[in-house]
Amino acid sequence: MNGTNTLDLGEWHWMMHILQTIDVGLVVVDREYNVRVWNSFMENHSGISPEEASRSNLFEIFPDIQREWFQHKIDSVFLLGNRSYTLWEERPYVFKFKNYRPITSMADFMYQYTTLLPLKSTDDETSHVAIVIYDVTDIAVNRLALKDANTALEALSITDQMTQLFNRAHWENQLTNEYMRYNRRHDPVSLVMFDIDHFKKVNDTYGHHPGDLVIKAVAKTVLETKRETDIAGRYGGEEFGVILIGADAASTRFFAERLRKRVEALVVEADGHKINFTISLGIAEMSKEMKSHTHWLQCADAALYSSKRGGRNLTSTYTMDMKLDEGH
Ligand SMILES: Nc1nc2c(ncn2[C@@H]2O[C@H](COP(=O)(O)OP(=O)(O)OP(=O)(O)O)[C@@H](O)[C@H]2O)c(=O)[nH]1
Repeated sequence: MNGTNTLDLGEWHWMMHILQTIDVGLVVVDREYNVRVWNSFMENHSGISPEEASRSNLFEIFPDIQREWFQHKIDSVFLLGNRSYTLWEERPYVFKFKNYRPITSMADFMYQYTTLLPLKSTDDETSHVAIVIYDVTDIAVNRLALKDANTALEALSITDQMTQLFNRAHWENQLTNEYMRYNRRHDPVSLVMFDIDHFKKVNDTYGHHPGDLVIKAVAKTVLETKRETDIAGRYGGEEFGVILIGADAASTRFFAERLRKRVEALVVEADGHKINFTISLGIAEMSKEMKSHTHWLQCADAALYSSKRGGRNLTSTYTMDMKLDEGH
C-alpha cells in the first residue's frame, strides 16, 4: 500500500492475484446476496467460473446451500457488523463440494470451516460480506476416525470376545447399578445365573475347540432369548448371568425355562461329533433383604446349586432356606 492508504494499479494487480490463488475459498456478496468475488478455489471446486458467478445471486448459482439458515447468518453480519463462524462439527459444510482427494481422504465431500467477515464501505457501513471457506477435510476425517476408534475400543473393553456378551467386569458393574436402582425405586428386577452341565466332560470327551463352540452356542441362544433391556454377561468359563429388568421371579422363570429348553434342543457339530448338552439355572428376585449385589449373586448361585443337586437341566428359584456360598 502507498502512503495515502489507497492501492496503486500494480499493488491492486498482485492483491487480486493472491486472492485468486490462495488455497481458501473467497466469496464476496452484496446486500442482495449477489456475488461480487468468486476466487479460483471456488471455481476449481464448484466448476462455476467467476464470470458465471459474478453478479448472480449466490442462492441461485448454488442451490445446495441451506438458504434460510445461511441467509440469516449473512443478514446478522450486515446488521451487527460482527464476524461469524460455522464449525464443521456443527455443520460439515456450507458449499457442498465433492471431495477431490479420494486417495488421501475417506470423506465423500469437503468438510469446511467458514468465516463471514463484514466489509465496510468508506462511510463505515457494512456494504458487503466476505465468506471465507477453509478445507478442513483432513482434520475432520482424522478426528472422526479417532472417535470411531474410541467407540470401538470402548465396546471391546466391555465385551467378552468369545461370546460377544458383556464381560464379567462390565456385567458386574451393571449388576451393581441395578442393585442401587432397586434401592431407590423398588421396581422388580431379577437375576438368573446358569452354567453348562458336566462341561468338563464335554472338554474331556471332544476337546477344547468343540467345548468353545458349545459355549458360543449357549451365548447365541441367550442373545436370541433375552429381551433388549435384559443384560447378559459371561461370568466365568461356562457360567453366565442375565439381569432381567422389570421382571419378578415368576416371569423370570418363563425366560429361564424357555432358555433351558432351547439349549436342551441344541446340537453342536464339531470335528465330526454331534454334541448335546444342558444347562442348570438359578433365579433370585431382588428384595429389600439383599444387602449387596454380591448377596444377590450368592442367592442366585444358591438356587443354581439347588438345580445341580436336583439332577441338572433344571431351573430353581431362590428361597430363604437355601444355604449361601460366601465365595463371591
Ligand atoms: N472349552 C472351554 N472350556 C472352558 C472354558 N472356560 C472354562 N472351561 C472349562 O469348564 C469346565 C468347568 O467344569 P466344572 O466347573 O467342574 O463344571 P462342570 O463340569 O460343568 O460340572 P457341573 O457344573 O457340576 O455340571 C472346566 O473343565 C474348565 O476348564 C472355555 O472358555 N472353553
